[in-house]
Amino acid sequence: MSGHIIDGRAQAGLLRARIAAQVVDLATRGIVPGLAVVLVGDDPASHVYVRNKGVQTQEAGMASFEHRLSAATAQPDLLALIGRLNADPAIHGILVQLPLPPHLDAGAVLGAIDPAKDVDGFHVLNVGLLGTGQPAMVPCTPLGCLMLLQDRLGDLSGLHAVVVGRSNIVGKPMAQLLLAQNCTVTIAHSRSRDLPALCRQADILVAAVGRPRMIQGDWIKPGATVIDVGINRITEGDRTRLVGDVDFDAAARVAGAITPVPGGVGPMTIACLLANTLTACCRAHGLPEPAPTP
Ligand SMILES: NC(=O)C1=CN([C@@H]2O[C@H](COP(=O)(O)OP(=O)(O)OC[C@H]3O[C@@H](n4cnc5c(N)ncnc54)[C@H](OP(=O)(O)O)[C@@H]3O)[C@@H](O)[C@H]2O)C=CC1
Ligand SMILES: Nc1nc(=O)c2c([nH]1)NC[C@@H]1CN(c3ccc(C(=O)N[C@@H](CCC(=O)O)C(=O)O)cc3)C=[N+]21
Repeated sequence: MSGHIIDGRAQAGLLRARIAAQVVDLATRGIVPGLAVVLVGDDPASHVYVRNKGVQTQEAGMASFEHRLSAATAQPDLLALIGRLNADPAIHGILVQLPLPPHLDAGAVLGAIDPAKDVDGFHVLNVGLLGTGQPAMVPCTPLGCLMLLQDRLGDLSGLHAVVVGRSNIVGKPMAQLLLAQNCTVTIAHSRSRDLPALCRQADILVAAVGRPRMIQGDWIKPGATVIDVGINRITEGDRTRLVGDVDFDAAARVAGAITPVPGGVGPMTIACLLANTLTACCRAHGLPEPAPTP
């Protein structure tokens, strides 16, 4: 017996199709949602992600604006660009690809984005709104994970969720979303003691660590739902491949359901970015917001 493999690619495709239909509807009013993506530096993986985001934005009928800046870009120049994007009515969403080169102050850069256009949900205003249960821009990766969980499990109330990782972009907002869904939430990190025992308590296990296949099959409670956020590029022989933070083959034999890497959380992240851009566009034009889940 093996657990169900959650098809993130298919779920993301459904969500994108729904978004595209709503974009067609907006076009009848002469409105085109616009997403600006800012990439500083020349990390090859980041260039691939940014290109994928641009392609999928256009496939959804939205306008995509890419700003590729040199690794040597000075902080004031980046802030000036963000100021122009904030003021541009054709742009409803702004994403600054992370990580930024070390000479730039990521907190100051994210804080300069108009919170209403902050489709990543990284601005402290949105972080605070999420933490206090108010309508916010919700970070795309945790939002995508929540959609996969709700699609699989329905009501999450009372389930014990263990989130491994406490970053501002994945672990912490994931924990907030699960708490808002009435889960009992444990956040584990590099100083946690006896991580295997903590993981074995989880009805829902979210791995967002960045360590290839760290989470073993015997750390999984039988029947648990496992969401693997990790994207790790490893070399096997003479080729490279992507693996998650979970030892997929072993975990799939124990879990009730599990997301693969690739084809799990990653595609949902981009679909949720489009969903947030559509939401921001509707808010900017005083239109009713689209329903949040597929
Ligand atoms: N699928 C997608 O769309 C996305 C995937 N990712 C992927 O998700 C993973 C996590 O990303 P991100 O949150 O940005 O990573 P960070 O490096 O910012 O955070 C990693 C977290 O894991 C914890 N950690 C590290 N080692 C261990 C360990 N041995 N035991 C327990 N906890 C540990 C760290 O703990 P501490 O705080 O104590 O240091 C930290 O909280 C990466 O593989 C990344 O590529 C990220 C974003 C989107
Ligand atoms: N401001 C900001 N916002 C982000 O959301 C953000 C970021 N910076 N920096 C980098 C991380 C990473 N991230 C991914 C998005 C999609 C896939 C994705 O589509 N993955 C595919 C495979 C892609 C491949 O083959 O390389 C999959 O898992 O199936 C992965 C990772 C967003 N991030």
